[in-house]
Amino acid sequence: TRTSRPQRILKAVQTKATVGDPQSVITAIDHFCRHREWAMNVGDEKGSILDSVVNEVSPVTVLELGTYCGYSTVRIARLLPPGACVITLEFNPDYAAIARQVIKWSGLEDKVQLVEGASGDWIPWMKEHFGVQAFDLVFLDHWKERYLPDTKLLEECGLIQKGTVLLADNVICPGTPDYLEYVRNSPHYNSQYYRSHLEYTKAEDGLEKSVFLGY
Ligand SMILES: Cn1ncc2cc([C@H](O)c3cccc(CNC(=O)c4cc(-c5ccc(F)cc5)cc(O)c4O)c3)ccc21
Ligand SMILES: [Mg+2]
Repeated sequence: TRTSRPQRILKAVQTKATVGDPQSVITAIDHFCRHREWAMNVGDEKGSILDSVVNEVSPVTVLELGTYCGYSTVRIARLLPPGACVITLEFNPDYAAIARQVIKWSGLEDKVQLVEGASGDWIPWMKEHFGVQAFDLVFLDHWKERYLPDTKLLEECGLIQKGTVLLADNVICPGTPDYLEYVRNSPHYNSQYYRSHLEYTKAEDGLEKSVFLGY
């Protein structure tokens, strides 16, 4: 049977990128998705904004919701200092299998903990299972209707503390209206919109950065 799009993305990485060179992995995926097949990676334009937020926060523990093929996982992990790590949740086993290989090819497996499972099931276990106190940065890129419930769950579980930064992809396209309304109107968040474009297209999209101000 036909290969899947994630399998074709992995093949592009394995044929075009250099083992142990995260930037070449990022470049190979962006080239493939711009010139061969579109795919829902955060992409190069929004990816540069993601990079700048990671550099600004210099997080020790990062949570990523929605791994897909590991593109944004690699973007984040390549900027982390020794001892810092990104925990990334992926519920689709086929996506998780591809992402593991992309992350391995980039040489960043020591900075990444890929967990197969749904955000709602795993968030309550983060403290106990991974010894996480609170996350310094959360990158939301999974089902758009899960952004708000999972943010509230992270708050309830004490995984968001003063200074924690939430960075949400796709707040315009496909859009996350209930999440945007919440973080923009809550007195507990300072929110900022970074206008950009939907990956590999001219359509408008953007990232919303929300800093938790404490209770
Ligand atoms: C609960 N839980 N826990 C972990 C977890 C992980 C997943 C998967 O990683 C997964 C699977 C399918 C879809 C997504 C969300 N992403 C999107 O839907 C998206 C769409 C578009 C777009 C835009 C325009 C179009 F025309 C079509 C698609 C552009 C984008 O950047 C996206 O991120 C995420 C799902 C639920 C999960
Ligand atoms: Mg996205």
